[in-house]
Amino acid sequence: MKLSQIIAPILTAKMIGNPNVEINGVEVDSRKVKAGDLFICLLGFTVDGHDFAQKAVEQGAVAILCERPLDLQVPQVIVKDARFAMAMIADLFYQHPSQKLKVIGVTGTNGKTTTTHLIEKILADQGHLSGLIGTIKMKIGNEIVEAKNTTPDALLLQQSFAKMVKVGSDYAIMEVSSHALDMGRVRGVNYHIGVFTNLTQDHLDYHLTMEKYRDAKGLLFSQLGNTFHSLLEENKYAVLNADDQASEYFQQITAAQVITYGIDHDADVKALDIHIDAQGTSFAVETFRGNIDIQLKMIGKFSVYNALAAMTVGLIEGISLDQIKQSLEQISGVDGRFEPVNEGQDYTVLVDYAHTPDSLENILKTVKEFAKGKIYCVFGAGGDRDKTKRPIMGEIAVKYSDIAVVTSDNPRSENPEQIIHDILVGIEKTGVDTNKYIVIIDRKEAIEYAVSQAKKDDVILIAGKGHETYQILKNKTIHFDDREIARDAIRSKRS
Ligand SMILES: CC(=O)N[C@H]1[C@@H](OP(=O)(O)OP(=O)(O)OC[C@H]2O[C@@H](n3ccc(=O)[nH]c3=O)[C@H](O)[C@@H]2O)O[C@H](CO)[C@@H](O)[C@@H]1O[C@H](C)C(=O)N[C@@H](C)C(=O)N[C@H](CCC(=O)O)C(=O)O
Ligand SMILES: Nc1ncnc2c1ncn2[C@@H]1O[C@H](COP(=O)(O)OP(=O)(O)OP(=O)(O)O)[C@@H](O)[C@H]1O
Ligand SMILES: N[C@H](CCC[C@H](N)C(=O)O)C(=O)O
Ligand SMILES: [Mg+2]
Repeated sequence: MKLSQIIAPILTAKMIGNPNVEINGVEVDSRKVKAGDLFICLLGFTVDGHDFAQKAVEQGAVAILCERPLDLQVPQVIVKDARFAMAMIADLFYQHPSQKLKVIGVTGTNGKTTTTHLIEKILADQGHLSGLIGTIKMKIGNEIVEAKNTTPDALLLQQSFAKMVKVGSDYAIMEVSSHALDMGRVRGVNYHIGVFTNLTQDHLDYHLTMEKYRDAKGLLFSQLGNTFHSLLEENKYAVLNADDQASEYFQQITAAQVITYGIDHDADVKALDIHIDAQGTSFAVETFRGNIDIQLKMIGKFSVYNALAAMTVGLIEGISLDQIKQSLEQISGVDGRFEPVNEGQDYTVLVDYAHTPDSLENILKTVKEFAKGKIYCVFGAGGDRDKTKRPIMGEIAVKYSDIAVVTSDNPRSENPEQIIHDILVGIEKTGVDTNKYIVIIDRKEAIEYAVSQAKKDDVILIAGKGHETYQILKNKTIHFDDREIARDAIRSKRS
């Protein structure tokens, strides 16, 4: 493709040099540039991509897209907003792949990964091939690709959509993070359905206020079917949680057809008679396509919300309630979410990805509903992330567990002691007895401690890292898997 064709939609772009140069690929990381690429310079959070333009040219880049003129010998395109330009170029270069797929975007503070997996299962059971994009992995056909971000940058995203089209996928089911929405990673994506799970505190380091956080999530709905033209060509739907206040705002800003799900408020898909025990969760559901009873293997009221959201998507896609029920009832859970580590011991060990106040509270309340013995909660908080959630999580941990084992999560560039100190502020504020909590900085030792203490019928909840198989420390990332460590600890306690 010629450079002039790639940049044609950007009306205000300024061209320096030959616009007819042939472009073989588009790249945003100088380390990955190949001969014939167009290199896009992005002003990052840690470094400035413009500083790598020279290196990109040495690697074979034949043109540069940037926000200021650079002293280079290859053609340059100067734009006002390189991130915006990148989203537009990626969509064009990969030939508008999201228009060839039914894209289902799921946003919300908690439950995105779980809900996307439930939707994938419902669609797969009806013979559909879905690409999956999210925290745990990216899946294209049968290929699994490691994911650095929950929602990748526009270039990788559009490239992945194009691969999904190529392998014959008819759906793409993706988590849409608030960061991605705010940074324009998903700009121009042609969504068929937008799903909202919930909005509670997280990421205030980035968004600063809950209102701005909500507004970022709102971009999914304001960008969904915002013209009558697209409504006529293909129906667009916003699936909203009737029990979450933010849904009213999302309803106002979308032109898509709104379909609600909920438990406590009136909704188009509404659950009643919920019963939770250690084996699972049962409920009745009333929908615009009839009523049915469901027995989930997943536990907790929050699991009902995730199931309702996925069910609503299934109904929109014309799948029968009976078929949706069969799919949902087969799922025992998602990797690292409420995942039991079972070595035949007489106490329960659960690994979960709760890393926000709301998810920690939900998961502990759920555990409390069936725990016969003491509850241990092993948890920490991530470094270089929202600091204000730390004391709140501390407060919640001691409120709903018998022993809180405060430890490290991914400290990243921060001092682990400082993060723990922030958590302790919340714990101490509650005035709980000092024998209700213990600090063990090393996460492995913290897990081993909880296992060593557990007696018959006790429950150990290891929260925060779920499926993660690494721990990000100041200068290195090490292999770390809560499940492996718990398993070893259980075995060595027995021997
Ligand atoms: C704060 C943030 O979101 N940062 C993202 C951003 O990195 P950045 O802008 O800081 O990049 P940078 O390292 O400063 O580099 C700037 C530019 O120079 C280029 N460069 C850099 C070095 C070099 O040698 N050559 C080169 O060309 C880079 O490719 C980049 O284009 O762009 C990168 C590429 O897309 C992302 O991987 C990175 O996510 C980091 C890893 C991150 O941790 N992000 C979190 C906050 C995030 O986005 N989380 C959400 C999920 C949140 C949730 O809901 O739970 C997510 O969607 O993942
Ligand atoms: N609907 C929900 N409401 C509240 N908490 C939930 C819900 N679903 C899951 N959780 C809790 O949140 C944790 C994370 O769930 P999940 O990975 O599905 O969320 P996510 O939105 O993808 O998170 P992330 O933002 O890290 O990608 C789970 O381990 C569970 O403790
Ligand atoms: N997507 C989330 C994951 C947090 C997981 C937790 N283990 C942590 O490191 O804080 C984030 O980047 O904020
Ligand atoms: Mg996720």
